[in-house]
Amino acid sequence: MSRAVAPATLTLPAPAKLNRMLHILGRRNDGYHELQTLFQFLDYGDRLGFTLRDDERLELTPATDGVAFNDNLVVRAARALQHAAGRPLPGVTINLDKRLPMGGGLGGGSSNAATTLLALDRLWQLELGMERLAALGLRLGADVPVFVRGFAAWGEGVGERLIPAPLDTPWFVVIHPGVEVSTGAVFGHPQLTRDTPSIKMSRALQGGKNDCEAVVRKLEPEIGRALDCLREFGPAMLTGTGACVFCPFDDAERALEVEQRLLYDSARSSQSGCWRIFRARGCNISPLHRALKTTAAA
Ligand SMILES: C[C@](O)(CO)[C@H](O)COP(=O)(O)OP(=O)(O)OC[C@H]1O[C@@H](n2ccc(N)nc2=O)[C@H](O)[C@@H]1O
Ligand SMILES: Nc1ncnc2c1ncn2[C@@H]1O[C@H](COP(=O)(O)OP(=O)(O)OP(=O)(O)O)[C@@H](O)[C@H]1O
Repeated sequence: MSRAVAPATLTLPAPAKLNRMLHILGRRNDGYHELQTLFQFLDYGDRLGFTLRDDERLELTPATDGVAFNDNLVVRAARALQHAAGRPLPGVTINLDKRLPMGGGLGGGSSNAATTLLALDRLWQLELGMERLAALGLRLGADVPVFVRGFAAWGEGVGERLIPAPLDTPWFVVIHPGVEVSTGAVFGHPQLTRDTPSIKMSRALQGGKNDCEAVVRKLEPEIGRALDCLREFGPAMLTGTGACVFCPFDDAERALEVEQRLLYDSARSSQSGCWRIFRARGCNISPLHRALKTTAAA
């Protein structure tokens, strides 16, 4: 059987995610926490370009601020695939165009890893399949599998047990309040709510909360200020363990109006003086998967 000719170059999105709610049910023996969450993608994120090389080298340009080459989730994802393939593969130059703030709760690093897994699986013609790619991704981070699978999901376990979730797809105004919170510090905090009873997805779809909010407000009061400010306009929430907060709007015009108001007012509302505000649409199919469907050989 003849194989389709694989492209030598691919450029693909690495979208952000939001946690539309996040409950913490308990702590497992390995220290990780059992969660219930609703994941949704945004049509906003980073972009990655992949070009096969004539040698076996792995290159990443530009360097990611504050992340060593060997720790970069893009590099770790490429190496995990090389290892799974178990045979020599051509090198690749990867260009990472970063728009997502790091440690923002938007899953930027995890999304970069998932895009790398899917892109290189195609460029290297590995055809490992979704199950294998999601399992490789889970070893890189709890949020990687949802980006690999590419559908908005009800997530359980540490976020690796995923079933499709029929979420509404509003416009969101997102604020990054210019501060960072460490995921580990939130999950390790003695006052974290970690005993929320398990619920069904159907109930979560009616609206929910983020159990990390109280601890995140303590660790970084600026995030609380951003939340209070957005709550003047609607049911704003924290995504993941922060630092970003978001508010849904049914129509694009209202989202634009709120974004403009916040841009105008943020100098007054913010103490850090460096809020970053953007607007994006929620989507139930990842922009990565839409792009993979339509991307042909370069
Ligand atoms: C909170 C979420 O943003 C929800 O989408 C994610 O579950 C976090 O996923 P992530 O950033 O990929 O997190 P990881 O890199 O896997 O974990 C960072 C650290 O957070 C803690 N952690 C993370 C996820 C989880 N379910 N329980 C935990 O206790 C662990 O101490 C871990 O060492
Ligand atoms: N390519 C990458 N992009 C961003 N962060 C990376 C990358 N590679 C490694 N990291 C590390 O991963 C950490 C978490 O980054 P990420 O942007 O995924 O955080 P996040 O948005 O809070 O994610 P989550 O919602 O999954 O907690 C960063 O602080 C950084 O040290």
